[in-house]
This record gives sequence, C-alpha cells and structure tokens, in this order.
Amino acid sequence: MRLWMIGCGNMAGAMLRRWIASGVVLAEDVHVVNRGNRDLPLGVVQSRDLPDADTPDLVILGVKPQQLDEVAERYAARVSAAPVIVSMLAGVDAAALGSRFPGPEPVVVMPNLPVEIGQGVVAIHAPDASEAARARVDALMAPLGLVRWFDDAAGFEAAGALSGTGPAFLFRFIDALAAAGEAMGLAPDDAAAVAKVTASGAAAMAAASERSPSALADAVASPGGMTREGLNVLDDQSALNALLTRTLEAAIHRGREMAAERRRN
Ligand SMILES: NC(=O)C1=CN([C@@H]2O[C@H](COP(=O)(O)OP(=O)(O)OC[C@H]3O[C@@H](n4cnc5c(N)ncnc54)[C@H](OP(=O)(O)O)[C@@H]3O)[C@@H](O)[C@H]2O)C=CC1
Ligand SMILES: O=C(O)[C@@H]1CCC=N1
Repeated sequence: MRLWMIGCGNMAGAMLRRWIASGVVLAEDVHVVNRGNRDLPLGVVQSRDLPDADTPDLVILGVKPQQLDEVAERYAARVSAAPVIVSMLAGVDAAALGSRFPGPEPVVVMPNLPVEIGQGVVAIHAPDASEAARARVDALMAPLGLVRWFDDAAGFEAAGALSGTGPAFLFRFIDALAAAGEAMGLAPDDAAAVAKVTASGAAAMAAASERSPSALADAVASPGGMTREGLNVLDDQSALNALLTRTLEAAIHRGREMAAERRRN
C-alpha cells in the first residue's frame, strides 16, 4: 500500500512504525512530509514537500489540528486524485476534512499511542465511506490493535476520547502508584519498577481474562485483608469513578472546542 503522510510526529510515527514492522506497508512505499526530519524507519522518504510521483493509495494527515488549514492550502490540490484521506486530528470531523480536501473520501480516525506495539485502539468514523474505502482503511489499521467503526458521531466522540487520551491517564496512574510507594519509603527506582510491572501484569490479565476487572479486583482482595482497605478508599463516594468521569468530560469538552474552532475557520 502506498502512503503519503502529511505530518508524522508522535502519533503518526507510532502508526507508521507498526505498519512497517507488521509488513502491511513497505518503507519504500511511504513518503512523509514533515517540517524537519524525524527518527522514522529506514527506507521511508522524508521531505519538505509532496513528491511529483503518482498519487498514493491513501493520504494520512498527522499534523496538529491547528495546522489543518495551512496544510490544506498547500496540499489539497496535490492530493485531490487520491481515493481516500485519513485524518487523526482531534476535533476535525469528516465534513471539516472533506471541505478542505475535495476529491478523496474523508475518513476520520482516533488512534492511541499503543498502536506502536500492536495493542492500540483505532476508533473510526466515516458513515458515508464506500465499501472500497472501508476495506482499504481496515486493511491498513488491522495490525494496530482493536479497530472499531462508529457510524454515530456521539459514539465516536466518546470512544475516541477514552482510547485516544486514556493512555495518558493510565501513565499518570502508574506514576501515582510509584509516588505512593515512595511515600511509603521505597527507593524511587524500586517504586518505578514495581509500579510498571504491577500495571503491565494487571492490564495483560484484565485483557486476557474472562473475569471482569471488578471480579479480578475482588480476587486480589482477600476477605478482611489489606486490599479491601485500599479499595474502600478508592470506592468511597465513587471517588475514582467520579475523578475519571470529570477527567474524560474535560477532554471531550476540549475536543468540542477544537471542533468549533475548525468550523469557524
Ligand atoms: N499523541 C497522541 O497520542 C494522539 C494524537 N492524535 C492527533 O495526532 C495529531 C498529531 O499529534 P502528535 O503526533 O501528538 O503531534 P506531533 O507534534 O508529535 O506531530 C505533528 C507532526 O506534524 C508535522 N508538521 C507540522 N506542521 C507541518 C506542516 N506544515 N507540514 C508538514 N508537517 C507538519 C510536525 O513536523 P515537525 O516535527 O517537523 O514540526 C510533526 O511531525 C494531532 O492532530 C492529534 O490530535 C490523535 C490521537 C492520539
Ligand atoms: O491531546 C490531544 O489532543 C490528542 C488527541 C487524543 C490524544 N492526544
């Protein structure tokens, strides 16, 4: 599959590394346009402009949402013959994408960083996409992890916010566990190592188990033991649930503000 990638930083770079590692894309079939060269897989061409070669099978947009108009102005005509353009820009819906890039079918995705190891989530919203566009996007996204199409905008917004931002919240949780360990007297290195492996082991178990995370928590909490006392703190007045609901609400609120900014422009 031949790709042109306009903007390839943290997120698009993570996707690209997985595409190449999985073999779904060959490095020599990828042309990246960034403002400066990045550390990308060997064989990927990087430049400051799109090539004059034939149009690719897919164009991937990986710049920041605030850069949408700048890159549309510069590249819309050049990509107009491509069959599909995929945007990962938060707060940029299919209408905002399609109006700036006439020609290709617009597909909006919200990936997350663990796609780099094939354990990410890619939420996709493109209710009007043709079967051919869906098949092409599915083939590309399959090696990244869980791929879910949401035909309703609300479902896509909620799933995209949860999966797209979620890794950052979990990374914070790991740090908070380590900090709590330090507060109990652990050396920083020990606290960080123990917190990381505790998190990765528990996450892997939750993903693989037929038991729910709640049932697994109960399995850790021996009756009358230590864990239950700790869970009682987290569960008191649904403290953790309330905190995460507020967290996700704040992220979604910002996504809506960004979407409104793109509509105004
Ligand atoms: N980070 C994440 O976990 C997620 C991010 N996203 C979305 O991904 C997008 C990128 O975010 P992220 O990867 O974090 O940001 P980065 O800043 O890491 O990546 C942006 C990339 O765009 C390039 N760029 C900027 N301006 C231009 C231009 N005019 N022409 C060509 N390339 C340009 C930058 O190049 P240079 O470095 O040379 O300036 C950089 O490589 C955002 O829209 C965000 O909403 C979506 C889901 C998750
Ligand atoms: O923070 C952001 O805006 C992007 C979208 C989801 C994750 N990162």
